[in-house]
Amino acid sequence: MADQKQQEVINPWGVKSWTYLSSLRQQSPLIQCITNFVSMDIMANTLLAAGASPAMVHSILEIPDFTPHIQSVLINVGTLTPDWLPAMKAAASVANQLGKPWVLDPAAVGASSFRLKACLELIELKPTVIRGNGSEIITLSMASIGSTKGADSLHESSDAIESAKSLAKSSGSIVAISGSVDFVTDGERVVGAHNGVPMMQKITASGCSVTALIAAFVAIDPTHAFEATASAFSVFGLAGDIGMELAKGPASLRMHLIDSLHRLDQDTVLDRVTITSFS
Ligand SMILES: Nc1ncnc2c1ncn2[C@@H]1O[C@H](COP(=O)(O)OP(=O)(O)OP(=O)(O)O)[C@@H](O)[C@H]1O
Ligand SMILES: Cc1ncsc1CCO
Ligand SMILES: [Mg+2]
Repeated sequence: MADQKQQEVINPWGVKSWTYLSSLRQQSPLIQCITNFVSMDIMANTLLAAGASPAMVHSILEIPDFTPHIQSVLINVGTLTPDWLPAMKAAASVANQLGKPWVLDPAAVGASSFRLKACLELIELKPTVIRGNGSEIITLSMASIGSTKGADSLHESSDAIESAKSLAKSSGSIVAISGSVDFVTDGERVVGAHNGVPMMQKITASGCSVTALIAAFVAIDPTHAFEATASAFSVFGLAGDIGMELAKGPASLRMHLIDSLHRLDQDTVLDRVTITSFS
């Protein structure tokens, strides 16, 4: 206890992050993921390694039976087609009715006006958190498509801070931007999570996976989505830092990141989680 107090003075975000991760491991919340085909495997493995219970249930026919059992919902539009959108809206609505959090990943939202319109309609359903890369958050905030590189970002995460603040204010959601520093804002406060390595950009759907981890952390503490989101970014980034110590390239980083997430211990989290204020 004395140790814990001392750590709190040194690194309060480390303490928070460990509290979320250890609670996740104990509670193993059920996370419904309606996500793109590219991300399904790595996302489910990320959630399992962290301690959550993933379920890739996306048929609209199953939502009335299944969604009432979940602790949070993750919706990702990365390979969106028109037939998936009603299921996404239905799951978000059920989560809202039950007072459960849901998280939106606007993957490649700048790819088309179809995708942008779908994301703007989903934002009307009040996601607890919106997590995108810099370009995705700028596109949402401007509500218009311009140049795009698909799922990859044309911007630094720091380029999107003002867009994220404005999107957070207009939507009421916590807005999270991934990149070299991962930023989180509620429209007023801004924090940056510094853990993570550039090679993570070379693992497809690493961003999708961190959004799912955010959904899991928010399931643990829905009333503190800002703190849960920053902590999820840090824990995922820290698993990347440790994984990179063993990796030879993107494929082995993918493996070592998942292993590191599974093995993360209290001392490492308290010692190495780095989150600072930018407001
Ligand atoms: N330059 C960087 N340095 C450190 N970490 C990074 C860097 N760029 C990205 N990351 C980390 O990689 C992960 C994915 O972020 P990224 O911004 O690439 O998401 P994304 O573009 O949505 O990815 P995807 O669409 O492939 O899922 C995040 O955890 C982020 O912190
Ligand atoms: C590569 C890719 N294309 C659509 S979704 C996706 C996974 C990363 O978002
Ligand atoms: Mg990317």
